[in-house]
Amino acid sequence: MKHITCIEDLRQLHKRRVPKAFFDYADRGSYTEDTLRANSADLQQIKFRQRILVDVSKRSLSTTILGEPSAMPLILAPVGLLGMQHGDGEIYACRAAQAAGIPFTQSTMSICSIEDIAAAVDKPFWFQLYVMKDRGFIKSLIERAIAAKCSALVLTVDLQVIGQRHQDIKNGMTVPPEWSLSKLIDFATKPAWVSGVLQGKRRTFGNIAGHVKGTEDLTKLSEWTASQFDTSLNWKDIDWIRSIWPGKLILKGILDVEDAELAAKTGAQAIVVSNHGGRQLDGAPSSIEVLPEIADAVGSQIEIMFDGGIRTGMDMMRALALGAKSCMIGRAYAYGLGAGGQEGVAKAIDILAKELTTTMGLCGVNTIAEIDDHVLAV
Ligand SMILES: Cc1cc2nc3c(=O)[nH]c(=O)nc-3n(C[C@H](O)[C@H](O)[C@H](O)COP(=O)(O)O)c2cc1C
Ligand SMILES: CC(C)CC(=O)C(=O)O
Repeated sequence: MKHITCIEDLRQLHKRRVPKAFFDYADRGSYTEDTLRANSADLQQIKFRQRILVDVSKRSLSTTILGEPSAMPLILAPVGLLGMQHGDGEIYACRAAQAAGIPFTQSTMSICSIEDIAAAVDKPFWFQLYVMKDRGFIKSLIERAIAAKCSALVLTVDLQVIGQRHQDIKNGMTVPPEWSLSKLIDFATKPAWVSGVLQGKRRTFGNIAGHVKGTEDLTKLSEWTASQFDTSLNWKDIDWIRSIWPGKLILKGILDVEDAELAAKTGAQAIVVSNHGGRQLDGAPSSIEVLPEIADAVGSQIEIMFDGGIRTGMDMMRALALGAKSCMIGRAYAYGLGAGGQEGVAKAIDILAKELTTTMGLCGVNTIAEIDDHVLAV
């Protein structure tokens, strides 16, 4: 990892080490990918105000997230199928986050189960929930997250219907996978990845397989999962979830001021301004475009988290300046995982931390609390 200097280096290494279908699954977005591209492009257009001759010798990234101390304003976002980027990927990503002193969020659609991760780490992690039609299963999943001592529930609210990712279809990214000669050759040329995945605890959705009748079988698991995303999910369901989950609740996937205002009334502790990394509503604004108006409207009532397009510490600074209290990253750490397992995730976190602290220094800022739109050039 010595010559890796930026997230793009991790992305290139991920691309070389992991079969194309899984790299593309992480890397790509929905439909025309306009929103995917806008996320990063809009962040990069925001310019900083350089300040000089300010004593920046005491810079610190430490902050609080939902009232808990955190080494920096960064959270590993829920990313489905991490265990296919690297065997036991969820465990390695969680360990890297905990070693760096920041939260890790496990996706409902993980390869490792909640219990697998809880047994492998010694601090609490966050759990992300997709509400499925089978509410009995969802209730049991929440109860399993409580039993595993998960310290926050991230309820994803932007995936009642799934935005099509063309590349996944072209790559035969289905369960069971579609096999072709080129795919077999691709797998055969990635022996380290194959052996890592074979050594991993599981190769299917660990939270679902075996916990729902009949889903031990791969095809049935895939059919069941695909049929379960609940298009009827609505605001009233938040009350039901709150009646089962006693802890901190975060609503992830908000892009509209009116929705943010409704979210603030639910009693949730935080929202994530997010378009799911450009994987859902193609044509939606970039996350950074809507962040300022949402922060203005509800920032005093509810904690605001941000994701979408963050590839540098400079991007983190931009989001913090425009009203986010913390940032989530998805691809930036998934690339690290594919590139080098736990060490790769640690590298991704370290790259962002160093870039953020340098940017703070050059903008004349010592603490995260000081970052606001004064650090931006107008
Ligand atoms: C491969 C991949 C899988 C994802 N799976 C989930 C998921 O299971 N649940 C969820 O709430 N969000 C999921 N997301 C969205 C991320 O949590 C996050 O919102 C997004 O990645 C942020 O954009 P970024 O990748 O540009 O940082 C996924 C994102 C990626 C890239
Ligand atoms: C299995 C998917 C629904 C997980 C997801 O949220 C994503 O790929 O963006």
